[in-house]
Amino acid sequence: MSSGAVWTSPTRDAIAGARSVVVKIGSAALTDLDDGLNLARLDRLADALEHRMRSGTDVIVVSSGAIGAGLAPLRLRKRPADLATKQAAASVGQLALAHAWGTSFRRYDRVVGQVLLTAHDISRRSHHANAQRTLDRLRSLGAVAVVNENDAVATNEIRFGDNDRLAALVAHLAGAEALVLLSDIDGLYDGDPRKATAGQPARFIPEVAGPEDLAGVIAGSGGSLGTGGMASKLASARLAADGGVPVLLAAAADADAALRDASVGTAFAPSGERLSARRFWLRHAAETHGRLVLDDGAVAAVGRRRSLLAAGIVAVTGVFSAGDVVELVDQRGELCARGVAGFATDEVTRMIGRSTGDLPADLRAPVVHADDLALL
Ligand SMILES: Nc1ncnc2c1ncn2[C@@H]1O[C@H](COP(=O)(O)OP(=O)(O)O)[C@@H](O)[C@H]1O
Ligand SMILES: N[C@@H](CCC(=O)OP(=O)(O)O)C(=O)O
Repeated sequence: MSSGAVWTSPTRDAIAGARSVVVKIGSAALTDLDDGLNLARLDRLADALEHRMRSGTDVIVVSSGAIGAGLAPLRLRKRPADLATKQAAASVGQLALAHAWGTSFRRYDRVVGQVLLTAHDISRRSHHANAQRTLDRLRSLGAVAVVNENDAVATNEIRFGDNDRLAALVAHLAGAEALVLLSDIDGLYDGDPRKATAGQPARFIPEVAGPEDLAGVIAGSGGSLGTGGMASKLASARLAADGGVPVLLAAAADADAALRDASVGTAFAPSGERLSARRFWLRHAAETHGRLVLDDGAVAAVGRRRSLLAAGIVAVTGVFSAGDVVELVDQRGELCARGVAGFATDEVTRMIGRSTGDLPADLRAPVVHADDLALL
């Protein structure tokens, strides 16, 4: 078991030294089924967050708990399964949640800004830039952003899914140097500790350097208030780590140590290169409008991060305008990249297979410029 252990590693050093951190706090850490929002726990979390901010780190909070906080006031006895009741609970609970964060940080004279995001706000470039600007300005004004999904208007089809994923997306959006996920469990185990027995105790995993460390791990569901359970935390950690952001998964009760020196919990090492917020958006968040089918030469060129020229395109599907995001696939339909189209569907259709020199002057440019490509 992990209890009491103090861990060190280069990943933990990176998290401890990060100048900007996104801290996600799960429902399980903030709310109780019967009593709703736990204000004492929220105060202890605000203490740890304020401490980290005073040491010079920019902090963005992604706070779950709206649905959990709305149950008791509406006299609901368990987390609802249907969308309408969840939305109603979230609209009641979000008000209480934002008020509680505001009241708690006021003890430090710290102002709180509430940022409620929908999946559309991340999937469209213009909206994405809006959210980025708001977060950035709150930071420069010394206020702490408290982010949540806008559950009252999110539908089953159009939503982030869970706040672990939202937090990884926000970490990239804000250019954060670390992501800290705080839950009711002190880190990752090889199986759900709630299901462990004395004969078969769950084994704590302090460090995840790559997929090999996850072999045999069973990521189970969450508690009665959580949404995604451990599976969504692992997916979030992978999303962040693949884009170069180290992740710490720890218990909210250990927030102090997690935010001070990252000496508790499970640390996930960054595996990929740090992507710009734009490339990350292209790769993971962008809504696509069409497909370009490439010949083998074009697939290889794009793989070397060269611009996509019309000569290498064999077919086009979908309807898009210049500036929309399109998928680039090979002739077997395998996805190889996403990119911003330089031309609209009808123009690309006229350009297919033609070398740049043969095209009319107004079409003599790459169909997708190398700067607008994200390899998958
Ligand atoms: N392999 C595992 N390691 C650790 N916890 C696990 C594992 N599988 C399932 N869990 C459960 O996941 C829960 C945390 O997920 P969840 O309830 O969704 O939290 P949150 O509300 O913080 O998002 C823990 O309480 C734990 O019982
Ligand atoms: N947006 C929802 C929480 C969604 C969610 O992912 O919850 P959790 O698994 O507790 O982080 C709410 O505020 O209730």
